[in-house]
Amino acid sequence: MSKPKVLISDKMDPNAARIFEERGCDVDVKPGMTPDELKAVIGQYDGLAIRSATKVTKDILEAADNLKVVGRAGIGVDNVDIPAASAKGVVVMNTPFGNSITTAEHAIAMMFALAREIPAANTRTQAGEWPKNDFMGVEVTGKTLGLIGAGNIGSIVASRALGLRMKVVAYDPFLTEERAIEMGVEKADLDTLLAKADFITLHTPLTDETRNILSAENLAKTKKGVRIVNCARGGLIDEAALAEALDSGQVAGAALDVFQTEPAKDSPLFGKPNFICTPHLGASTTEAQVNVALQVAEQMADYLVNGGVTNALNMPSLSAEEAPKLKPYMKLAENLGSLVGQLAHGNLTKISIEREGAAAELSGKPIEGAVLAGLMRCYSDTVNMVNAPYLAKERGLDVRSIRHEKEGAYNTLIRVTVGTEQGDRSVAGTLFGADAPRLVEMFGVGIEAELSGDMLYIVNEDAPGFIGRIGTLLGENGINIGTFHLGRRQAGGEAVLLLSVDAPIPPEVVKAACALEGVKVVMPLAF
Ligand SMILES: NC(=O)C1=CN([C@@H]2O[C@H](COP(=O)(O)OP(=O)(O)OC[C@H]3O[C@@H](n4cnc5c(N)ncnc54)[C@H](O)[C@@H]3O)[C@@H](O)[C@H]2O)C=CC1
Ligand SMILES: O=C(O)CCC(=O)C(=O)O
Repeated sequence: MSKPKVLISDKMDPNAARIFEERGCDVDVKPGMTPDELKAVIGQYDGLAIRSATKVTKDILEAADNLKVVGRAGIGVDNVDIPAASAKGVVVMNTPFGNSITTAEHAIAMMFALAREIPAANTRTQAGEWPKNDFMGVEVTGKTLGLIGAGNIGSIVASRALGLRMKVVAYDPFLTEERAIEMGVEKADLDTLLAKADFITLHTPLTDETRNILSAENLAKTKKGVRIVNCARGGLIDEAALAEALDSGQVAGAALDVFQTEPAKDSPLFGKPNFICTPHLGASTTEAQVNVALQVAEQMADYLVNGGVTNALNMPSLSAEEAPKLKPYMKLAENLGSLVGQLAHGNLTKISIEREGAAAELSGKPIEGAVLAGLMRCYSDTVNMVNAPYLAKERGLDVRSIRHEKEGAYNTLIRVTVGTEQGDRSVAGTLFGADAPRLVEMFGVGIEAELSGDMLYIVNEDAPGFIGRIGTLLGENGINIGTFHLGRRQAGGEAVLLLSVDAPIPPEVVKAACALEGVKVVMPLAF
């Protein structure tokens, strides 16, 4: 099997390339490509490792025919079109903790730089001015820090601020009272925070709710003379309104690491005496860059080589230990999904996936993804576990996963039931030994079969002579039968026949089989 091929398209610590190679991937390092250059080569790669410079747009993804995973060495994934990646079946991962301490430290550094006007004092001192009388700073001890966003980075900033003897007031709709107590901060609504804070730091992602969270209106609600730090995302602050608030003295100082448009070549804030900035350096320390490079390469290689999924934003996690255990179940689940998809003719409204016995001990989401991938592949050949749940949702399919703790007749079982216009249809399968997937039930009829290759499904009246007739028909048409599986509800009732054959069955043979005496349904299947 050829090695997975990975492209590192942003400046990244060399440990990333080393890890990819050690884990069995071929790697190319080409930072600084234009979007057109990236588009021209992306089709060759299974993995794309990025920081913030590469924009993984829909256009790039459309050309990424072999791409399986995009890994962001960092936290924010606003440079990746996640819905487009999901629709294409590409896993998107980030490294949610590798640069948090570093970024929190940058926010604290910015706060001190603002409090003591260090950048301006430095520039003028080095210019030979010795402007000792022009600078009068403020202490942070005893002051109130208003924290907007109390997640990973926000909570590290809070702990550092508490160490500096500041009071911390936090606004985060997802912050519980218990967590606030644990962090040692006061939970507040936004207006209270704005009214109380001497310093404000922002640590939220950019979403519809957080865009311009510091708008002109909210800046007007701040305590006069507040100092503001943003090391999270550009767009959280209305930059023009901030410039006006700095001019009026409502805001005494502002420090931005991130801008609405990056690279920021121009801004209404540039040149203001009480404004300082850095070019998105929040994560730029040796330690953080080694952390995120190692982590992203480990995660991506684990996915490409072993199927392990960690820190994916569009797929449930799956440990490298669980991945091999799940592997035979994934095949079984995919086959059962494919079987119901082929038999149901697309009139599906709902699907339930039940796990029983040993299967109930495993993660449900990957099994659900595999069933849906099998099912949706009947409609599109670019479906995989990542995009199948999205496609199912798009088609309005109601998907349920049910876990039964009790073992039934089998010590492990997956049952897939679909709702069709003709009523519910159910198929079930188990594993023989540790890893051999087998169908064990079809529409309430017990039947044991391996679902593989070309098959023929027949429902007929259970009567003597039928097996001979179908065997003769196939034989006369040069079709060799590999395996032969029979099941029936009761003697003389309806019987089910599943044959595996060595070649696809031509439509005229299907037609001839339909015409055989006692035949109710004939359907070729492929797995
Ligand atoms: N400047 C830089 O180089 C870096 C910037 N970042 C950015 O820092 C930000 C924070 O990162 P993490 O702490 O790791 O993220 P996180 O996901 O751990 O925390 C974000 C917090 O924001 C909260 N939040 C969401 N909507 C909110 C709203 N409407 N109002 C108030 N709070 C809200 C969430 O509940 C969550 O607690 C992200 O935007 C990330 O991209 C991260 C690393 C480096
Ligand atoms: O990679 C970088 O330098 C930016 C880091 C960042 O913004 C993030 O991790 O969200």
